[in-house]
Amino acid sequence: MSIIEVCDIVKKYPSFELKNASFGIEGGEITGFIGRNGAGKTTTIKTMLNLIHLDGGKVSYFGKNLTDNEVEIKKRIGYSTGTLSWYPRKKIKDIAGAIKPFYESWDEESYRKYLNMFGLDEMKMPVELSEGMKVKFNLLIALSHRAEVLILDEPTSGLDPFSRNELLDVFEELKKQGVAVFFSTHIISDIEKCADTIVYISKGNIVAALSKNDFVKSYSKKGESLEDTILRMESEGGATYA
Ligand SMILES: Nc1ncnc2c1ncn2[C@@H]1O[C@H](COP(=O)(O)OP(=O)(O)OP(=O)(O)O)[C@@H](O)[C@H]1O
Repeated sequence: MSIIEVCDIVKKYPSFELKNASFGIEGGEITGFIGRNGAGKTTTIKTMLNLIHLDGGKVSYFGKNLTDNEVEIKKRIGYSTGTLSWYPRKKIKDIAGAIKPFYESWDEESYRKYLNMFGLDEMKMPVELSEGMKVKFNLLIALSHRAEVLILDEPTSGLDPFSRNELLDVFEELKKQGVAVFFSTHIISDIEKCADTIVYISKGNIVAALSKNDFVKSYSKKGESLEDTILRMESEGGATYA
């Protein structure tokens, strides 16, 4: 059994439908969730966090249904959805202080380590941070409570190339500790660099959920890079591969 099971998720909007999305995510693996703008990545991630109502299907973590065990599950996972939802006019220090008591597993050493690594000033308020810094702040909170699973919506967007590399190295380190890292991106080179598994979504359809090697074996033509393959699949209609 996978650490996260996404089974037959359906979400309908007036002009978009996430169609029976199913895939599993393993511990100790980095899974890259790739798809172009509007493909349904954020919608899928929101359903995986019970942030929006589902029209069908279910999501479970650690063998437990998310809707019935949300509080317990959310203590064991870390997530960041790109947009900043923390109090914009409170100091980072005070926000972290308010969040800590929620997590018995809060790890002050990790908090300090990532605060330093990301170059964040605890005395600043979110409103004073650049977009890249806001992403780092979201990640700081997600990484500070020994999460067994990390679900990150476009964590590398807004980061400069140095910070992006640093973050991918953090993913590698967490993977070695057995953490399941699931992150969405449209930067294929990020996936090329560190993902073990690829979940590819196109027009609301999960086209593939395979190890990177199997993905390349199944879809790449001779001499193609991963980027060439995915660009070609999209130009050929993406969803028709499903
Ligand atoms: N609350 C909503 N109401 C109606 N339609 C929505 C809503 N949220 C998302 N959508 C639509 O669902 C589709 C998928 O959006 P989603 O944000 O999941 O894409 P994405 O793959 O994350 O794109 P991006 O890479 O641009 O962030 C889009 O067509 C979007 O307009």
